[in-house]
Amino acid sequence: AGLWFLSSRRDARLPPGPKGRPVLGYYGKIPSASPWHFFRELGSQYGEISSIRVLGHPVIIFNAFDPADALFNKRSTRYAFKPRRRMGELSGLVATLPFMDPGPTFTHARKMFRQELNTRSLNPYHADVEHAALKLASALATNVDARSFEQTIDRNLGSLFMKVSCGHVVEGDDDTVLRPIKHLAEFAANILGGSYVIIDRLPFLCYLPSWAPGTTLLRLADYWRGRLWQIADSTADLVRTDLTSGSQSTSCMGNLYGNPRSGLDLDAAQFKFIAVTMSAGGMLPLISSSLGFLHAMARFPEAQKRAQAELDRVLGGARLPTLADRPALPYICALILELYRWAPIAPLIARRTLEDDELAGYRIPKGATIVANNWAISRDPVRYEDPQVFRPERFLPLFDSENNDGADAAKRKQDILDPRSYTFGYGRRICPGLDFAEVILFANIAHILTVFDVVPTGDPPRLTSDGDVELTTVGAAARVASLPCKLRPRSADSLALLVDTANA
Ligand code: HEM
Repeated sequence: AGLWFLSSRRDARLPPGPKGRPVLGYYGKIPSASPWHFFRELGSQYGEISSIRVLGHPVIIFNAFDPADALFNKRSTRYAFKPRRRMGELSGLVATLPFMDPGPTFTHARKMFRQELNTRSLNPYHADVEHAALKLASALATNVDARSFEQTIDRNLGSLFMKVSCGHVVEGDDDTVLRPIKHLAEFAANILGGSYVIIDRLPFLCYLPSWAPGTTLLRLADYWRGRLWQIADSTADLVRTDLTSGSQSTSCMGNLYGNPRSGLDLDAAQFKFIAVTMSAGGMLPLISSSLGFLHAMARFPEAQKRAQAELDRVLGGARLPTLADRPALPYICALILELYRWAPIAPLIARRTLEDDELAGYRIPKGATIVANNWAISRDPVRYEDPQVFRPERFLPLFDSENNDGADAAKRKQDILDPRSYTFGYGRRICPGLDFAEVILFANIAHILTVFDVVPTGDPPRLTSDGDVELTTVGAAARVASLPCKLRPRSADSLALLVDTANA
């Protein structure tokens, strides 16, 4: 007992957790594949708020929604800083929203983003979104092989994003603006996903002269710093071209430029960087969701059948769906929420604190990294019965317009944890593209299920040892690790309906 000073008394009130090795702690011990499983395991041993140390640095882990909500949402000003990413700083990407620290530029950029991408301001783009969904279904009809799904979806989303953000019509795969933007988005996603974390752990690497060994990453950062500005310039040029072409098209960036309240002109660096982020920021998560949808449909045919029955009832086989059909298609809306839950795109969401804080009697020390384990939240068996099963029915009460009255209905809704409260992140950093994501997913999913059946190929799906869907990360976004499915037109009539609508 006399040796108390050897046990770290300073940390007496840190959340509980394993001690780890001296000095190194859990450095190198957090698995790079599916780290959310490792974190959840800690939760099951030490409780929903736990902690570990990595090279002396405290990492606090929330394996339940309530603590994440208590800090990241309810104290959102304090928890708006993301962990530092030196590669983002070296490459200049800190000028873009996902890498920015809070401050006036951040607040302004977020405001502009939300102003252009909220539910109401998206109305003028519904026709673009529906047109893209029709093109996606047509492209899938000519190539029903799962191996090309990703490329087909990627191409389709690329065109839609360029049109809505900058009014630019993409002509082909070699589009001189879209292609570099996509590469940039991949690089950014890799940074956010931790690919270059070595220079965060060993910051002296940033200060090596460029001829020194081990500076490949610095040269990469230099390369991207130059490219970032070129891409930003050419994106702003697209908006300029669209605005001066006399075309009637509307675009988010065109609106921002035309709106004196935005305080932005085409030459402002901030304008260019908002344009870049808006054009590419949401592609990877939407690709992930789309692949997750196809996987889920093949493995959970009851959900697919029920969704198709709803579509048939509303559309009568006579037309393809539109975004105006949303209120009449509650099962499709619930299916999208279940998709957010079942294959969470950001299984882990991290913050860093700049001041000491406290939660539930535990100390949250200044400088700590705090991780919300969204994957564990999505698998909480108390909130979600049979969490491994894809079951849209669990969210149907949220869209139940008939039984909307009374305390019972309100209570039923309140008891359901809507995955939008965590899938898109938290507080001041919550995804500003969430409404846009939702209309795109609705249009695409409704089109695909009207025209096609998603059927299993017979290849075994990749599952975890306890039978859950296996996720893998591409950049910062997680996605299903396998795609054991293919598409089959539901009938000659459904295919004819697609062809006729596309040719109309
Ligand atoms: C299903 C689709 C999507 C999902 C699941 C998703 C999810 C997320 C998540 C988890 C974050 C981090 C939030 C946090 O740290 O708390 C984020 C940030 C962001 N997302 Fe999305 N996103 C999606 C689509 C989009 C779209 C369509 C756009 C743009 C049009 C977009 C633009 C952004 C931007 C700019 C940020 C950075 C915000 C900031 O750091 O302040 N996302 N998204």
